[in-house]
Amino acid sequence: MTIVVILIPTVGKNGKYKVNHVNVNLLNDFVLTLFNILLLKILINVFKCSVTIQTMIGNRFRIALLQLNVGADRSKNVENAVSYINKAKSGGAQIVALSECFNSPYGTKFFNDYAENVPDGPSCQALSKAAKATNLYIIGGTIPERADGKLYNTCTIWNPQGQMIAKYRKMHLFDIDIPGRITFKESDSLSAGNELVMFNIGTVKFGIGICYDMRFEELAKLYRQQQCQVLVYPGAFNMTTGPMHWELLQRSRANDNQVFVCAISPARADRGYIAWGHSQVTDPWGKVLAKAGHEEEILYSDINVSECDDARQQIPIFAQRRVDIYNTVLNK
Ligand SMILES: NC(=O)CCC(=O)C(=O)O
Repeated sequence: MTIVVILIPTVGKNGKYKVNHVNVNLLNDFVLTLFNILLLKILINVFKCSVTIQTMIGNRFRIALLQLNVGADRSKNVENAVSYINKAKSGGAQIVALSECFNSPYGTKFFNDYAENVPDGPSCQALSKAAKATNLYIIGGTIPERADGKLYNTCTIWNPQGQMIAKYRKMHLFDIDIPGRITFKESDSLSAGNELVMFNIGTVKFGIGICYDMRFEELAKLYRQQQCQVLVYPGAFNMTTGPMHWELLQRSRANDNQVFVCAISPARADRGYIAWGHSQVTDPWGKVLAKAGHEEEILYSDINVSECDDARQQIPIFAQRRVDIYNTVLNK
């Protein structure tokens, strides 16, 4: 592991040395790591420096999926999320991700009452503060967003400085009817988003979808074509479609596109819309790396995105597509 350390020592007001910025970049060289740890120890102990360490995300990082109980009280939901973000920090996470509707019950009759402005509403502001306090990246699940007289199901993404770096609005609304089992019509109250959203954390490129979006392989493929390595889907499947399709769809998107897929559910509730739970991380080979139960928990996963390169080189499906044939058939 190589640690690249950038130190700017200055003398503080109390006459002690102070190190303003230390950027620690983890690569692969064990000896240099030891050397740099020694250097930091000398600075701290001999010169009595105070040190701020900022971890850069490289090919490897730890993500924590927060599968949380969600009730009717928005403030309590948000407080619970913040307390779990702090726990995930203690668990070594560098990125945390929340579920769909982490601040409100999931249901068309609730969206209007719980809707907020993005990024000025109280839930967003709490995420901004939490990101800054913990020095973490937060993929902020979703909240009902109010904008231009419309409602959206919106995911916000926050950097460790507390700034919103991206915002995605659910593109495919969850309108289904399985008679006697589940009928749901998000479009009764929500409007659909129209944009793909990608962002970089360090060297890693992420793409965002929300729940029902994972059924649409076109969206995942567009993200893969734009070089994304990790797709994150805050979600809330239910007790009918969850057992049938939740794992299958994530493994399919991961395997088809040779990407990591992270999907975050709320914990299973005992009334109203009952979420399936089972937040999951799947690798670019389609293997499930980590899977939660259905109760409140933090699901950690250590991701190494160089596995995407391995899968893509060894099974090069994106270079082997017979678009010449597909296009000919389509154009007939
Ligand atoms: N919140 C959603 O979009 C639910 C999607 C779902 O359950 C499905 O089966 O798809």
